Amino acid sequence: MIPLDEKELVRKALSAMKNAYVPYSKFPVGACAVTADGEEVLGCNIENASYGLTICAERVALFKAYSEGKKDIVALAVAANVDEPVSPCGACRQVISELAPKAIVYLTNKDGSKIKRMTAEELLPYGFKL
Ligand SMILES: O=c1ccn([C@H]2C[C@H](O)[C@@H](CO)O2)c(=O)[nH]1
Ligand SMILES: [Zn+2]
Repeated sequence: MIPLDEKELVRKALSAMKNAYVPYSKFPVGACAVTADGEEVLGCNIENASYGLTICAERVALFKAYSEGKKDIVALAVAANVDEPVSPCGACRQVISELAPKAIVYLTNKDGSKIKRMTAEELLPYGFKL
């Protein structure tokens, strides 16, 4: 496995925020998923006038990765324009627990100065499984 520079990783999540489509919330979020081979897949949140169709940055990154056959996700960084590290929503926690169960999740704030590191299990203890 390629060693991970977590500062670099959170910078990628921060850079992914620039493509966020957030005309309603004006709250851009960026994410970067990393595979065991060191491949990186970026995601950002994409909103819709029919609000419930909005998709979070974390899920865009993980769905993009899976759709390209990149399923061995070892890390996922998430960034937003907030003072304290962003906290993924419940829907994303459920998706992370299934699609990136081994990942270390790096949550960061607006300038990457604070990083919270969590496992998928810590983010969603006793998550729903079939
Ligand atoms: O972890 C999170 C939390 C929220 N959002 C998005 C959804 C919506 O576009 C905006 C405000 O909720 O932020 C994410 O992308 N990821
Ligand atoms: Zn979410």
